[in-house]
Amino acid sequence: QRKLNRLKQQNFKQNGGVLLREQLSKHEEYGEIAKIFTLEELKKATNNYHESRILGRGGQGTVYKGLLPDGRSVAIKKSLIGNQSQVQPFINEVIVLSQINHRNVVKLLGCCLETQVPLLVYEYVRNGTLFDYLHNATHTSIISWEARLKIAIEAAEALSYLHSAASPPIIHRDVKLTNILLDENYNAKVSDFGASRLIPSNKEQVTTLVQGTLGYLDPEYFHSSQLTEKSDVYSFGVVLIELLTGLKAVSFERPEHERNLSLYFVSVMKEELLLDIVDGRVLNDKNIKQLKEVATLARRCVRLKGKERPTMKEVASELQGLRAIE
Ligand SMILES: Nc1ncnc2c1ncn2[C@@H]1O[C@H](COP(=O)(O)OP(=O)(O)OP(=O)(O)O)[C@@H](O)[C@H]1O
Repeated sequence: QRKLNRLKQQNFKQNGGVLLREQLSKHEEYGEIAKIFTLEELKKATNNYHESRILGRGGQGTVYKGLLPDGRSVAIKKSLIGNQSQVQPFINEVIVLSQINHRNVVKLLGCCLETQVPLLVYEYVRNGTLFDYLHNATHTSIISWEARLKIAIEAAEALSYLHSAASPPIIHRDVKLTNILLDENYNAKVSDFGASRLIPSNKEQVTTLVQGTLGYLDPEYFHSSQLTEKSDVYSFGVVLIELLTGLKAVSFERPEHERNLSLYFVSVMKEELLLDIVDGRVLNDKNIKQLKEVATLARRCVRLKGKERPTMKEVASELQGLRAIE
């Protein structure tokens, strides 16, 4: 028992627990601080990480459903990587997220540092990912255009909030359908800030290792490694294109020139053949104007030059404005 306790303490220190505690206490005045969970609490909550509790697996680890003693459901993220070089990004994620409070951003409740690999505890979001909702839908339950537009507006507002309302600004870096979750009322909640970094307030751009997902990655960022908010705008443009077309961002089942959805979309727009590519299951006389406007907006989001793309704030308000037209 004593040995076990010593191991927990050692893990806690190695995982940056002291640093985190220090950082959290600095922010205490703002309220709503992340909680540091014990190993015991999370073991109990997940029935010892029982296989039946697995919600999904991502590139960085496994996500379990947990039940806290107070009756709240949580999602517990167990990272794959447990080496020292990952400690800083992990602590970053905790500090970044614990200060964020927005109805369309998944809330980080806390973390556990007593395991070799740190665990993150998020609010549980009931209805899965937008990817499953859009692409794995059965033919009887296709998401309507209105629902797609609503989700797009909410995700855009979340990103706009991260870019402009938070100080210093936060770049998500991995905007994609599997990182947009849906709650019990199908409200969008943006998740997974594993790759996010705070932008130093005195600098406009940050040079970092290129991270992101195939099909969503901003080509300008890919070539220059200069990360700005406009990289999120590019990825969000790809999300809009998926909502418009019902097609996946990348698919090797499509012919070569159609594999990358954003490139395919741009060539279709150029030839003014938009109606060939929009999702025929949702298109009708009433929404055709809205769909066309969203397509034009998406086109601007995926411009090669970041400077020519709109800001997330502009995207959010343009989408809002579009909702009014019929
Ligand atoms: N807060 C949550 N509530 C409910 N389910 C969640 C929550 N967070 C994640 N999940 C589920 O766990 C899965 C894995 O999530 P995770 O963020 O680790 O990976 P990903 O986004 O699919 O991929 P990547 O790690 O490459 O970003 C998600 O696809 C989702 O189904």
